Order: sequence, then C-alpha cells, then structure tokens
Amino acid sequence: MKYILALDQGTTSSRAIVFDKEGRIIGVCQKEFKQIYPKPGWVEHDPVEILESQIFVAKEVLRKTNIKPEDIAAIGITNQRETTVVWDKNTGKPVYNAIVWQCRRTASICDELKAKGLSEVIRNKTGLVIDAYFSATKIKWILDNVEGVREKTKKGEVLFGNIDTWLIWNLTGGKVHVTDYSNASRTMLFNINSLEWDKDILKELDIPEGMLPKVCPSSYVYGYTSKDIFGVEIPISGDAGDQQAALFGQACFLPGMAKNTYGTGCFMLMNTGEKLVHSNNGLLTTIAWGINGKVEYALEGSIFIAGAAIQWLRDELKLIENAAESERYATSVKDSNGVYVVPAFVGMGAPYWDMYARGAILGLTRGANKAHIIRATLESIAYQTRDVLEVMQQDSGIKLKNLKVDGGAVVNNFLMQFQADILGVNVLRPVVTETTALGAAYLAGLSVGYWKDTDEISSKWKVDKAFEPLMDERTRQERYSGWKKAVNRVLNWDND
Ligand SMILES: Nc1ncnc2c1ncn2[C@@H]1O[C@H](COP(=O)(O)OP(=O)(O)O)[C@@H](O)[C@H]1O
Ligand SMILES: O=P(O)(O)OC[C@H](O)CO
Repeated sequence: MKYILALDQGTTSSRAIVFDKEGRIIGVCQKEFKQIYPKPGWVEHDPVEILESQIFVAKEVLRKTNIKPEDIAAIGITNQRETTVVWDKNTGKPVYNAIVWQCRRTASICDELKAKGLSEVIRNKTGLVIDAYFSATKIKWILDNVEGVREKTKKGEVLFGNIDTWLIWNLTGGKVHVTDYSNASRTMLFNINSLEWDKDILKELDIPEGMLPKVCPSSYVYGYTSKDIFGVEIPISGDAGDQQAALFGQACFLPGMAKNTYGTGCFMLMNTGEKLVHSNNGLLTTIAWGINGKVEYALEGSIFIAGAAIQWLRDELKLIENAAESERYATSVKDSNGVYVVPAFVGMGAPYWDMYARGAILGLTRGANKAHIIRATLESIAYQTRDVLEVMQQDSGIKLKNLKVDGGAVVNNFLMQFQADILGVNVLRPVVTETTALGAAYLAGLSVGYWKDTDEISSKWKVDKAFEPLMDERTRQERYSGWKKAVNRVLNWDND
C-alpha cells in the first residue's frame, strides 16, 4: 500500500488529496459548493451536495493520478467544524440544510443562556464561550423549528453529526455513527474534563443524548468504506476538526507550539499538552486530539472572516477577478492611506465575541481608492491575527518567536510580510501548505502503521519561506492602534 487519501471538507470547498510516505502531495482535486444565505447573518450548506462533492473529488483524484483504490492504505477525514447536520436514520436524508458555523440565527438562544448565568459553567465544562458559532444551539434550533423533527427524535429516528460524522456515516453505508474528541469539543455539549457528553447542558437545551455520535480517538479505525464507492473497502482511520488537523500537520506536537491557518476564517491554535488552560481573554480551550490513549488540549483564537473577506471583494464588491489579484493591488500602493476594513460580517470571534458586530470601511477620504480598500482588507486579516496572538501570549505565558502558517491565503506574499511586520514575529510558511489535509493523513496513517510515530512525522516538516519583520516599532504600533479604534466603532452594531 503506497498512499493515504485525505478528505478535507472545508467551508467553501471539498478537497481530496493523496499523500505519499514522505508527506508529499501526489494529487489534489477540489470542488466548490453552494453557499446559502437565506437571511442576513444566516449561512447554510446542502449536506447532500457536500457529500456528493466529497465523493466526486475522492474518485477524481484517484483517476487523475492513476492510483488504484487498492493502493490507498487508509482514509483520513477532516472537516469544517461546528457545522450541524441532523438526518433521518431510516432514510438517510437530512431533515434540514446544514447550519454552518458562521450562522448567527441562534444568537438569541445564546443570549438566554447568558442571561441565566450559564457562561461560567459552560466555559468550565466545554472550554467554550457561549456563542452561536458552536453546534449546540444549532441542534436546538432544528429540533424546535423544523416540523416533526422533535417527534422523530423522541422515537430515536434522528441523528446529529458534524460534517465528519455525516461523511463517515455515508461512506460506511450508514453503519458507523462516530466523531472524534476534537470535533466533539466544538459542539458546546461535550465535557472536556470528563470526556463525556454533558448531561446538564443536554437537559438545558432539551437535546436527547441518543442522537449524538459515539466519541472516539482521532487516530483510530472507525470503519470501512462501503464497496460501492471505490470497489474495495478502505479503512477510515483518522478524523479531526480541520484546525486541529492543521496543528497536527504542522507537527506542533509539543506544548507551546502554535500555528495559524488562513482559510475562510483564521484560526490560531497553541498546543498546551495534557494541560487544560483556561483563558481570561476570550480564547477557547479545546481538544487538540485524542491519540495513544490520551487527550491533548489546545488554546484557540477563532477569527470568523479572513480569506472570506477576499471572496467578498471578488464576489460582492467585484473589485478583483480572483483572490491572487488582491496581492497586485495591495503592492501597487505604499500603504492603505488610512483606510481600515473591519470584516465583521458575521459578528466577531476571538477575542471580542460579539455576535452583533457588523462590517465597516473606515477612514475614507477623497484620495482613497480601490487599491487602498483591497490592501486594507488584506491587512485586516493580519490585524485580527495580532489581536489573537497578543492574548495567546498572555494566557499561555509563552512569547512566540515564530508562527507557523498554512491555508489557502498564505500564498499571498504581501499578506505574509505584513503579518510578520504587524506581529514583530517571524512567519514560517512550510513547503506543504495543505496542512489540514496532511494532518488528517498523518492521523489516518498512524493508526494503520503507515507511519511509525510523531517523531517520524516531525522530521518531514520543511520551511518554504520565512518572513521576517521589517517594519519599525513605531509604525507597527500606530497602524495597530488605528485598527483597535476601527474595531471599537463596529462592536454591538446590530443589537437593537
Ligand atoms: N492569493 C490569495 N490572497 C488572499 N487570499 C487568498 C488567496 N488565495 C486564496 N485566498 C483565500 O483563501 C481561502 C481559501 O482557503 P482554504 O484553505 O481553501 O479555505 P477553506 O478550507 O476555509 O475553504 C479563500 O477564502 C480565498 O479567498
Ligand atoms: O473551513 P475552514 O478551513 O475555514 O475552517 C472552518 C473552521 O473549522 C470553523 O471552526
């Protein structure tokens, strides 16, 4: 057996990547799917389209690379996290569209939980801040609002899963209903101390435990693909939320090691080992992975909109034709001319946690042009990362010298250089930037003996380019304080 197949089900596209034993990419296939916005602030996906696109790219990458399914030693799954699917166990059909992590429809349910004084309890149990981001209130919304679903739930006919669970269930022909520790820790229903679904929270939200998947390690044989998909049964032996998978793919195996992934959103995670560190500044405590009989934790700063702001420039404002063009415009001007873009399109995550913040362009003067707005949009990704890095250093007591980066937007050299400048920290871009898929492949490969251990994996990490800070300290502080001022203007905007 020569290869591992990683299925990376992201917010905007499904990807399948084949890796060899050196952790090199042998082939990639990607398919975008529909984003559904039924109302302002609401975001949905069609779970069937997600499944079909994922199976399509998996078959297509094997076809393109001429690799036989027999030569795939194992499949690793990684997924956009929190996104919630509820389906009928008998028909296999979703009872509603997937409610996406970015969706704000359950903000009022969260407000009620906060008003009941549950913030502290929920933080201690789950490591999370009460927010519409997580699966718990999304499940409740479906049970309360989709006709007939609560009845079916009572009869045990309905299952819940995040996208990993939905894929594994379907890939195994409806046999296996599981998730892993990292995904479970994003539901706001999982007790990260006792490693069990939390009965008190389930009761509070009126969610029956029977519809939840079994929680397993992240590197583990969950089941086998049904024969009608690839013609052979392939073990599915790795599963992790995409941000935790990226931490694994970046070989951040030791406490204090951190990475930042620039995709639709931006997610910085720092490994804290077997120690569960609670943040006082708006970071999340989350499970990094469960492997080798133990669970390890991470601190996380979640930024909701990063690369998605570049898609907004392309699709809504039509200022650019493709994402790569943003770099050309940004470098065509010497700075943003005082313009700040705050892309709080779905509220703001860490460290602000404001469900009611909304986006804005600030600091406009008559000289402000398209290039300045494009540049300011890219800069907003770097500023948000600084917001998170500052509290990460405070909460962990660790001063980072280097930040490992990955994800679709790190090809943008302007963004990476500006990031190093605004942080005052070296930014290290590895050769393989598809680190999410790589992490899922590593988790899958470890459990079937394709790779021996994490030392073997660490030896494969290689830097492509190191971006060193060039900006002087005074400029850095001036620019950053402008950002803080801009953020203050948009907080709590939509809370009438
Ligand atoms: N050259 C670029 N400059 C800035 N952003 C980019 C560039 N290329 C891609 N992106 C952004 O990266 C994101 C895609 O990254 P990816 O890791 O595939 O995301 P996801 O897994 O969230 O779907 C998109 O939001 C896109 O706008
Ligand atoms: O799809 P991505 O890569 O933007 O990741 C989304 C995150 O998992 C949301 O928590």
